[in-house]
Amino acid sequence: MTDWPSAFEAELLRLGVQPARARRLADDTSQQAAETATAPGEVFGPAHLYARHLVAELSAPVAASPRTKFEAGPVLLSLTGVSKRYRRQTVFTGVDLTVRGGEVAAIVGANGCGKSTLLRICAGLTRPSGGTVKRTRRVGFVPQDGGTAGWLTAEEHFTLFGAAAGMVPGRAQSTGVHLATRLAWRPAAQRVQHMSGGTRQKLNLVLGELHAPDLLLLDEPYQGFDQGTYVDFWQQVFAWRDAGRAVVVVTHLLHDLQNVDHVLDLGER
Ligand SMILES: Nc1ncnc2c1ncn2[C@@H]1O[C@H](COP(=O)(O)OP(=O)(O)OP(=O)(O)O)[C@@H](O)[C@H]1O
Repeated sequence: MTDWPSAFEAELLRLGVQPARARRLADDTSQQAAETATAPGEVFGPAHLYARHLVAELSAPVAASPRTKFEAGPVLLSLTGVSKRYRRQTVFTGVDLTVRGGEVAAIVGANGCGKSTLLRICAGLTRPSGGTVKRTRRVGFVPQDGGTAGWLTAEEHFTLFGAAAGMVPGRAQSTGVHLATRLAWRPAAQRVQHMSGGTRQKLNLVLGELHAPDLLLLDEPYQGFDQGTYVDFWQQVFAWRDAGRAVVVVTHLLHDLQNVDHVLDLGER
């Protein structure tokens, strides 16, 4: 008899999910079940039905919350004629982007066109080869992966990252736990190395937001999320936007784009 994760992955493949993504969803789903010490079938139901449910949810557009009396805020990020070269390789040239408070921008394009590089330039972590970058001082950056230490728990990360932003441990921890609940996550006393990919990404998101930045830079932050959290993620983005923050998201999911104010397609350049 086929085990649950294999049956789940096979059904995802049959439904047209890309192999790497199907494998990641199967691994994360198994790990989420393992975290509750319960068989996947008991948590998620029959593998083929859960796969169909997940594919339907992931391909359904997430409704943007309607905006009332929207007025864009101050410019929080501005790129003018930005270019990047690595030795002889030109990754991109002439990139312009302006994002104001209360706006969401998406950076899209094929693999390797420079989306993560551009986001790191926005964050000030990578130096551009040319052009001008202006940004607000309070920036939150959520990398695609990494950024956390495997041997520490979520709460230890809250304390550490909070201290770097001048927060006392108690406030950093209560803020971290509060932000986690918005992503339907209750941090346990578990080290990062034992967390599923989706839970690790939730931790990364909370850490990026811990110090209440004005500008949030998110590099495909929902890889490994289940469909419920995916929806929560976009609701969170709209909540940030409606609170006057600026959000820049690197994404591969085309149906996200109807919800954003600016789309920067690096592949089209
Ligand atoms: N530190 C580096 N040194 C040299 N080349 C690099 C470096 N970082 C990225 N590159 C190259 O720059 C190009 C753009 O990489 P980047 O990761 O920004 O693309 P991406 O669009 O985010 O890719 P993906 O969609 O796969 O995440 C790639 O060809 C990559 O190999």
